[in-house]
Parts: sequence; structure tokens; C-alpha cells
Amino acid sequence: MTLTSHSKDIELEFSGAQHEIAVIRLSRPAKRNALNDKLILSLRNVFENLPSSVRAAVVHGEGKHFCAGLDLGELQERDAGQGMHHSRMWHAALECVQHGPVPVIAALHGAVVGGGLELASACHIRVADESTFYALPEGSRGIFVGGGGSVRIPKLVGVARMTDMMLTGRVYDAQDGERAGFAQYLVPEGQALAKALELATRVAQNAPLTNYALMHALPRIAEQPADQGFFTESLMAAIAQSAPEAKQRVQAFLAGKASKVTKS
Ligand SMILES: COc1cc(/C=C/C(=O)SCCNC(=O)CCNC(=O)[C@H](O)C(C)(C)COP(=O)(O)OP(=O)(O)OC[C@H]2O[C@@H](n3cnc4c(N)ncnc43)[C@H](O)[C@@H]2OP(=O)(O)O)ccc1O
Repeated sequence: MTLTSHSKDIELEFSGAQHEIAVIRLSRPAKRNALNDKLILSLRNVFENLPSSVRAAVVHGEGKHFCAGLDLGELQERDAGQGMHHSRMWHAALECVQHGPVPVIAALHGAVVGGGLELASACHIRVADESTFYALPEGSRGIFVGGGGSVRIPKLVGVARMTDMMLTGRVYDAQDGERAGFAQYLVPEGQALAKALELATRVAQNAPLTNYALMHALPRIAEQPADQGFFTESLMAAIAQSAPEAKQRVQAFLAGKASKVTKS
């Protein structure tokens, strides 16, 4: 991997034969990767400036935990106006993650709490190791989610689960978290990053247009009335199949030069 240190609290590396995978590390381990303003701005900056050669990204955390959520020290200094500004800043950063140029895979371990869970929920795939736990301690801190969590987290696990977590402080361990829908993959402790990189390698081999359609069109289609959804889908299908890259890929399969679908 090639290391390009981006800022003190975020590190950016490139992996893969063509450096096609961006590996983004939250790097504030002494504060459990708590999200201070600097880290949030750097995260946004990294996603806004990914080189066009990048086809997939992985986000992970240094040290014992993925992310301890919002930096509670900085929160103490804000009034309501600054709080509104901060929440909008965090929204903007997570919009860059969810609606950026490439699919993003979160490699989770340890605490994935508060804003850390908001970050994970903005990613497209989540891989967790056995040490992972999920919580929304906002209720007990007297605050509220501020990064789009009330929109994204219910889409993963449902409104009832999120309500229960915020009201009671319930913590989900790795197994219950996977069953609930926080993560799609559960791996042994210490292996989340390796699994996320393996998945990113596969994701990066897809046609970029298909990945883009999936990331951007699918969530919208899912929320449209069926007749509109079918129409949007047909448009995406028509554009994708007429692209030269699709023709080449299908031709390669028909000529016996592309891999078959196999059970993994
Ligand atoms: C309102 O508008 C918002 C809100 C938001 C998002 C809100 C949230 O994210 S609320 C959730 C905030 N997070 C927490 O309540 C978690 C607090 N941390 C812990 O419970 C634990 O630290 C742990 C994550 C489980 C890890 O435990 P452990 O490994 O034992 O480490 P510690 O010894 O506890 O901590 C080491 C060191 O880190 C500091 N620290 C930990 N978490 C935070 C934090 N969230 N903020 C600041 N500092 C933290 C801890 O104090 C220790 O520091 P020392 O100096 O004592 O070493 C979004 C946007 C909006 O606008």
C-alpha cells in the first residue's frame, strides 16, 4: 500500500495493482477516533478529492475502536446556532461518503457508537469483526444524532430498533448487530480490514457505471412509487447495456473468457 498521510487525524493509502482502492483510516486512537471538527472536514476533503483512478474505498479506524462518535469535548463549547452549523457540516461530510464517486466499505471493530454508527451507516457495505459493538448513547448524553443518523440508521435496522437504542442505551454486540442488519459480514476478531479489502477488490472490478447506478439510483428507486421505479430502472438498464464496457464484458463471457458465477 502507498501511504499518503492526509492530515494528522485521517490517513489515506492506496491499495491494489492500479492503486484503485482508497483506504481511509480514522487516526485519533488516543481519543478512540472521536470525531472532532478537523477530522470531519478532512474526511469530507478526502472523499471530495479522490483521484479518478479510484474504484472503491475502505474506511476503518486505528487502535481499539472504529469510532467513539462525536468529540464530546468540542460539543461543550457550542451554542444552538453553532450546533446547527456543526450538524450541517457533518451531514455534508457524510453525503460525500454516501453519494461520492465510489462504493465505500466500512471495516468495523470495537466501538461503533453515535457518530461512528452514523459514519458506518453512510457506507455502502459494512464488515464487522467479533469485537464490534453498536450503540447510540445520545439519549444518555442529552443530545441527538446530527449526521443523518435518523434517516440512515432506520433504513438499516428499522425505526423501532433505533428508538429502543436511543431510549434505553441498548448495546448490540457483533452477532446481534449482524442479525439486526448493522453489518452484512461478520468475521473473526482482527480480520475486518482484510475482508473489506477483499470485497473492495471485487467491487473495483465491476463496471464503474454499474456501481454508480447501484449507489445512486437504487436508493432513489426503492423510495419511488412502483411505476416510477420501474421506469427509472429501465432507463438505467438501457444506458448501462448500451455502454461499450458492457458490450466488451458480455462478449468476453460469451467467448468463454470471463469467469462464471460460482459458489464462494
Ligand atoms: C448534537 O449534535 C450532534 C451529535 C452528533 C453525534 C453524537 C454522538 O456521537 S453521541 C455519542 C458520543 N460518544 C460517546 O458517548 C462514547 C464515549 N466513549 C466511550 O464510551 C468509551 O470511550 C469507548 C468508546 C467505549 C472506549 O472505551 P475505552 O477503550 O475504555 O477508552 P476510554 O478510556 O473511555 O477513552 C480513551 C480516551 O478517549 C476519550 N474519548 C472517548 N470517547 C470520546 C468522545 N466521544 N469524545 C471525546 N473524547 C472521547 C476519553 O475521554 C479518554 O480520554 P483521556 O484524555 O481521558 O485519555 C454528531 C453531530 C452533531 O451535530
